[in-house]
Amino acid sequence: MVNQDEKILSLSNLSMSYGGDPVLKWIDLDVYPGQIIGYIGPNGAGKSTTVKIMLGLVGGYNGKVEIFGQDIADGDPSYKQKIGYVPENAEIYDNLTACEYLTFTGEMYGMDPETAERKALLLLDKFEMRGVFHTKISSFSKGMKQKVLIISSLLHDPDLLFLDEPLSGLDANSVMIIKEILAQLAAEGKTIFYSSHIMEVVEKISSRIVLLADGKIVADGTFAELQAKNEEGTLEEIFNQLTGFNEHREIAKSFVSIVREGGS
Ligand SMILES: Nc1ncnc2c1ncn2[C@@H]1O[C@H](COP(=O)(O)OP(=O)(O)OP(=O)(O)O)[C@@H](O)[C@H]1O
Repeated sequence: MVNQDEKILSLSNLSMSYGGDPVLKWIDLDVYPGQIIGYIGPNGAGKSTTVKIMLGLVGGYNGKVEIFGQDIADGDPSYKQKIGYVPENAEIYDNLTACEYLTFTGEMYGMDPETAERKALLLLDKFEMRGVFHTKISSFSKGMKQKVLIISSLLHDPDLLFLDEPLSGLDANSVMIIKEILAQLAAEGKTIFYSSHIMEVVEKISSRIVLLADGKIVADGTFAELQAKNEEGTLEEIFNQLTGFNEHREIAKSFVSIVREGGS
């Protein structure tokens, strides 16, 4: 039984700098079971950096990061066994077949190879990819590779899922399936940290939206709460308002005029 009051992840006073340039500034964030956090912000705001710190991929931060109640700085990596991750720019071993890759990643998460292979085939079948189980990933389309990545993040039934632009390259039908899978996983108490620039999707799937701008959390709440506070309609409009951006027409106009320079 999932304890709804137990913090799945907790960031306290988290700060991070690269070469003296502050990227994250005193972030505080507590996340609870079953939440789908839409983690959004402008390019360079520090979203991927936050996720990579939580995954133990980036060190040198200040503050405290606790996952499943464990301080990740204590050197025990066992918390990673209960995490799934779809990176924005994944390095996939595309010389392997889907079967080899998924069995390998399953084993990395502590699964026995027979179970990993059996589940991988069943999950690929749901995406109508059974026929390419023994085909090298290098021949897959972008969307097919993305489906393999999504399956590899879920194969070991993680409690906490980090997704960075997970729908990239997926067709409309697959997007509907993934959105439904995420909703059902959250209903079962899984926690999802969802980072994306596609505001329509974030607006629909998130139970809580956290907006990062210039290394700080500038909004945190349900979509309805953000709407009520900001007197704006869509999440895209709220995003533009909170990040102080209203120049898209002027920028587009001058961009087009440069493109058209010397044209017919
Ligand atoms: N390894 C690194 N070395 C130096 N600077 C870095 C490094 N990684 C990220 N940065 C810088 O940190 C800032 C935040 O980057 P980050 O990738 O976390 O942003 P983001 O919010 O995920 O952006 P995007 O939406 O474009 O993916 C950027 O200014 C980036 O240039």
